[in-house]
Amino acid sequence: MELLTKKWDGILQTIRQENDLSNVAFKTWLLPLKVFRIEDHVLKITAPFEQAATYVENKYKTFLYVAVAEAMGEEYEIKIITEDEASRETAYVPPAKKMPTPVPVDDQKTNLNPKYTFDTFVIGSNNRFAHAASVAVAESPGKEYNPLFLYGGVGLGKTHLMHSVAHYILQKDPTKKVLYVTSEVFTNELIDSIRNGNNTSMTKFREKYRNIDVLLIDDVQFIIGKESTQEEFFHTFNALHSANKQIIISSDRPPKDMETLEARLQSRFEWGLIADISSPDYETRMAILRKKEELDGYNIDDEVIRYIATNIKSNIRELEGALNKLVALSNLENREITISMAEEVLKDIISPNSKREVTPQVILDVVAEHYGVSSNDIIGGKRNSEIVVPRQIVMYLCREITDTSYKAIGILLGNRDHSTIISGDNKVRDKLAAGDTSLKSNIDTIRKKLSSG
Ligand SMILES: Nc1ncnc2c1ncn2[C@@H]1O[C@H](COP(=O)(O)OP(=O)(O)OP(=O)(O)O)[C@@H](O)[C@H]1O
Repeated sequence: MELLTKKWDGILQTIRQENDLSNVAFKTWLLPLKVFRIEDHVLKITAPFEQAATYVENKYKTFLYVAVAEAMGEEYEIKIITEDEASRETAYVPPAKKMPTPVPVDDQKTNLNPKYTFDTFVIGSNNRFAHAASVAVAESPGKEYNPLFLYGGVGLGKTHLMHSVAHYILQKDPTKKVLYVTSEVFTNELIDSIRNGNNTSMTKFREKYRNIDVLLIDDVQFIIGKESTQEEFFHTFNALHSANKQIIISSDRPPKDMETLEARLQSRFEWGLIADISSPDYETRMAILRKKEELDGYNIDDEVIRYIATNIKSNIRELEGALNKLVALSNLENREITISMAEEVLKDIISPNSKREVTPQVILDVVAEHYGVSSNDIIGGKRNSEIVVPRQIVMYLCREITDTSYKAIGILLGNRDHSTIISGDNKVRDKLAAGDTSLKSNIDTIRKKLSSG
C-alpha cells in the first residue's frame, strides 16, 4: 500500500501521457482519484462523486490496471468507488498533491469572453457535475453527451462554462468552427432574414448555423412562445445532431419544465446529458472571491471577503459585482478597503429591504416572462392552457407572497371577479397537494427569480 501510494503520482502521469490528456481533463478525472485500500489483490480507488466514478470506470480503468501492474510488478483488480462509499470504511489519506499548472487563456474568438475558461472556473458542490460534464464534452465534442443541457438560476456560471468548453475545443483544434450565441441573437438574426424576404438571406442564415462543429445556445428559454424560432431551431438542431456536431444549450430550467416549448424540441433536449448548477455554498463563494482577487491582483482583507461571502448568497454575478464596487471606490477615493467601508458601500446590495419589492405587478411580469407569454395575455380573456396556467400561478403567488386581497388581484387581472381568483388560487393549491412536481418546480424557479430581484 505504501509503495503504491509513493508511485501513485507517477501512475497517474503515465495514464495522462498515454491519453494525451490536457491539464483540465487531468485535473478533473485523474488527479482527484485516491488509493483507498488493497485487499486480496483488489485495489479500491476513490473518485469524488458518482458520475466521476462512472466516467473513470468507462474510460480509464484499463489504463489504471496496466499502469498499476507495471509499477507494482503484479496485477490487481481495479475497483472505482465513490468517496461516500469509502467513508463507510477507514480511509487511507494520501499526501496532498501539487496542482498542475493552469491552461493558458485562449482569446482568439471575438464572441467569447477570454476570461471564461475552465482555469478561472471554481469548482464547488453546486457545479461539480456540470463542470465535469462540460470537460467531458470539451474533450470529445459530438461524441458522448449530445446535447449537453446546462440549467440553473441567474448568474450562476452557465455562460462561463459554455465559453470554457468553446475555448478548450478551439485551443485543441483552432480549425474547429465554434459558434456561441444567445437565443435572443439567434431569434433576431432569424427575424432579419425572414424580413428580408428572399431565399438568399434564409440560405445564409442556415449556412451560418448548420455548417459548424459546435453550437452553443445560451438562455434557450427565450425561444419559448416564439413559434418560427422554435421551428428553425428544431431543424438546426436536427441538422447538427445527425452530423454528430456538438450542441450545448443553457437555460434557467430543465427541459421537463419548459412546458410551452414544442414537445419535439423538449424531448430532443433530453437526448443527451442534463446538468444543473445551483447556488454556491459559503466555501465556494469564498473560493470564487479569492480566485477573483488572485486573477485581478487585488489584496483584500479576509474579513471583508468573508463579509461579502456571508451576505451575498444566490448570485455569483452579484458576488463579483460587490467586490468590483469596493475596489472601484477604493481606487477612486484612494481609500483602504475596510469592513466598515464594505458595510457602507454594499448596503444597497446586501440589505434585504433594498431588493425590488415584490408587488402583484412584479409577480405578473415575472410569471409572464417565465412562460414566454405577455402580461396582457394573462390579463386578457384567452382560455387556452398556455395562458390559464400562468394566470392561476399569478393568483396563487399574489396570495402567497403579498397580502393583496382577492378583490385587488381581480382588478389587476383584468377586472375579474374575486370568486374567479379564489378558484384559480385553489386550483394551484390542489395540484400542489396532489404532488404535481412539474408545477412545483416551475413555481420554485419563479420564486427564485422573484427573490433574486
Ligand atoms: N464557479 C465559478 N467560478 C468563477 N466564476 C464564476 C463561477 N460561476 C460563475 N462565475 C462568474 O459569475 C458571473 C456570472 O456567471 P455567468 O454569466 O456564467 O452566469 P449565467 O448562469 O450564465 O447567468 P444568466 O442566467 O444571467 O445567463 C461571471 O462573471 C462568471 O465568471
